[in-house]
Amino acid sequence: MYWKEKFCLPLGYVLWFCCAVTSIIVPAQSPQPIHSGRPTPMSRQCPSLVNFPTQCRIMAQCSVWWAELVKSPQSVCTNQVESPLWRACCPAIVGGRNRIGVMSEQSLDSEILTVSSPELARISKFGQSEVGRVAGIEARLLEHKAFLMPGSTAFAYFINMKPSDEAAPLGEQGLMVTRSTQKLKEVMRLSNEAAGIATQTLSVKDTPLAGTCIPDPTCRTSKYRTIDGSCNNLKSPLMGRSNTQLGRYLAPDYDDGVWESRDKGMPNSRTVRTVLAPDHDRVQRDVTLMLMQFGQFIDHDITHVPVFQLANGSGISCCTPDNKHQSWELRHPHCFTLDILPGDAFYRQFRVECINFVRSMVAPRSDCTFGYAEQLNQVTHWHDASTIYGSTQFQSDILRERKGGRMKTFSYQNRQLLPLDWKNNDCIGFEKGLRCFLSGDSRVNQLIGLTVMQTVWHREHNRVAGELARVNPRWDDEKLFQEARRVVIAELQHITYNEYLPVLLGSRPVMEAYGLLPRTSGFFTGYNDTVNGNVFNEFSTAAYRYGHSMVSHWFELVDDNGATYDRLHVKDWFNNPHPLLKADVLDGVMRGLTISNPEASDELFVSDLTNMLFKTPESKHGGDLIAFNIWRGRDHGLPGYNAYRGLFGLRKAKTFSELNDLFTPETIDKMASLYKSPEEIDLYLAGMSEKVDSSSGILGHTFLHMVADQFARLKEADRYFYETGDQSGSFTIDQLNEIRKSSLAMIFCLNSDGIKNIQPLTFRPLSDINPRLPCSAIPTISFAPWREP
Ligand code: HEM
Repeated sequence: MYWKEKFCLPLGYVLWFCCAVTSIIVPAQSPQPIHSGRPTPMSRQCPSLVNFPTQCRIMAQCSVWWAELVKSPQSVCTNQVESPLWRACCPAIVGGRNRIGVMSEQSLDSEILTVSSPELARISKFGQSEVGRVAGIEARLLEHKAFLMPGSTAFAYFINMKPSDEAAPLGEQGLMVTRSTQKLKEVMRLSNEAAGIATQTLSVKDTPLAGTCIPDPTCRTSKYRTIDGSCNNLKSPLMGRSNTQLGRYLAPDYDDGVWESRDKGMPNSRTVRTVLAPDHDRVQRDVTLMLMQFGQFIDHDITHVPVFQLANGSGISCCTPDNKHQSWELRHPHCFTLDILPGDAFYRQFRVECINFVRSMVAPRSDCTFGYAEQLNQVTHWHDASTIYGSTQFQSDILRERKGGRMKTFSYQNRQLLPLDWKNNDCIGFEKGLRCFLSGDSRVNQLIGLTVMQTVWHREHNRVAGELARVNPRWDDEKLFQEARRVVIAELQHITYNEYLPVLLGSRPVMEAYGLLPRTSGFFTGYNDTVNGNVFNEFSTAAYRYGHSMVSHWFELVDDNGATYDRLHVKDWFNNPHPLLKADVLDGVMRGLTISNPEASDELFVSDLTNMLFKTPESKHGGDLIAFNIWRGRDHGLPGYNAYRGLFGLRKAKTFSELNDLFTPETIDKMASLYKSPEEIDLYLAGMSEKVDSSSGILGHTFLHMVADQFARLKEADRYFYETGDQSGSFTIDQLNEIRKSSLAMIFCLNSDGIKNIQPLTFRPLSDINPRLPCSAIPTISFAPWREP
């Protein structure tokens, strides 16, 4: 643990600012002198901004100063006579390691358990036999055709949760260790805490379960990341690798301490959802729908926890086709159905009693010990564009064209779309001869906005490969592919840290405190191989699902004049990306994302997600994503919201009324009507219901800090982070300065079918300082610094 972590954590949030080491916003060089002859855009005297001297920079490099620029429109310094690029006066940001103590994981001091080897072997065999027992049950289910059928909502949900071929066997291995730990608890009569924590002092290595331990790969220093994320941290080569466990801030609170879901005596999760988060709309005017869409694209880059499936790859069916509970003989042990109570105002009309829900896969523990269950992340934890490239070598190989460093495409009416997925029949429209698209992430077809993002970034790879081939005609396919991938990951990271996070986390103060601000020049020197770069369970199962609240009822299709000419209703288009075959839809959706506003990030959600999730043409209703989020939190054993108040420096509430620092009286009353004590409150909806301080973005206190901390980890622990200097994968300073010119507006201009106008900051709505401009006003990257002699 860092000294900063040690020091800051107990002192908590109240004192967290004490730990910021340096200020990194430094006076810029004075404005450049006026050149004799032609004036340059930089020649204009820049006014200072909040007392910092400034310089005329391309707009994207001023994005973290948005709040100040809005109040100071005279800061725009574009001189269109000289250059069409849209610019503003803003300060420089240089400096590096200045984050406050990134939250450490809970230290788990525990008693040492001693169990004889033969006893441990016997218990381990029990774990193995449990997997055999499940296989027996599954054989019976298959015989009775008790599995999910295409066309149903449950099936449409399952294909978004399906384990990859590589992940599926690991779930079984994780299960053997988990079941053995439960047996240990029973045999040794351990308390819940000892069962989950003290058992971690026992290694699996010398037992029949030794085969579940994940061996460390052999690493060599390389300029390029591995596809599966291994060997990023040379001391812990498995850190961030696909198919490894999520991290955690706090030890889980499973009902048995090991894996039983945190559910005993808890209120029904659909009821919690309908009471705390009624269907209602509230639009957020100061950001664009892009904030939602980019957020989901990033989420899919860093986390995907699959659910258990049947041995033959079919989905587990926990409810009957008419939405009643499956009979006990046909009930799979990994079912965790969402029960619908008789009074449910929406589902009652369809007589729904049961909604399919299956438990998340558990991972073999990375430390190769017994202990509580951890969930499996089947994609790389790193922010490395695995959505484009895949998270295993096998996935990557399928996607590559093996010519010119390019990725495969499907050429349709002279437009390059994602390749078709010939092995996947699961998209709506398949029966009409339409295919799903294939990409590095299996959720690519979920909704059209996401498929658009995937397509645009896929095209960006091929565009970059082409540019690199132009400056280096002698490079072979492998070199072009790896180098293009490296550039695209850097562009994506730059856009995340430079444009997206400042909007999400509210411009500078939080960004600065967590060391998230991108520099305007020089390298980042804060790489730290002692920081855990894995995605944390609380982040993926709760905090980062904030985005569900921003989803609108529809994706607007917008023409080049900014007028909406059509809408695709979310509830009608799950798993159906085929509108993209129509010529104008890609651009129409892209423009819509940059122009329309999302729903506000709060405790309100659109009915497309709360009643209609994964509705298919054959069904009249869908699932409830928000109830699923709560349920998933209990499946993963996430402790209640109150436990995280302690972690994030707030006073733990002993009574409901003590929650009045962050909740409205109305929300507190609702919570008191649902839960027996503050300890029970589920993390997800509490986090979404916290009051938001608009100066710190759109998230409440708890989620703000969880999200900031996660992105600090993803930066600081990533040896290949694009700004990091002095590492085998580092860019040259000239290359890095080119990457710094990239923006999401640039990606859209260069990879659309024909977008001609866009605002420079696409997460921000149109305004005087962020007007709709021709693409020629958006800077692009020069590949000259990549030219090799
Ligand atoms: C556009 C509409 C969206 C749909 C239909 C959707 C759907 C889903 C579904 C079905 C799950 C799995 C639920 C479960 O645990 O059973 C999920 C998980 C998740 N979603 Fe969304 N989502 C959407 C948008 C977003 C956005 C905008 C964000 C973030 C900004 C987001 C973040 C997440 C995260 C972090 C997870 C957990 C992923 C994992 O670890 O497996 N989602 N979403």
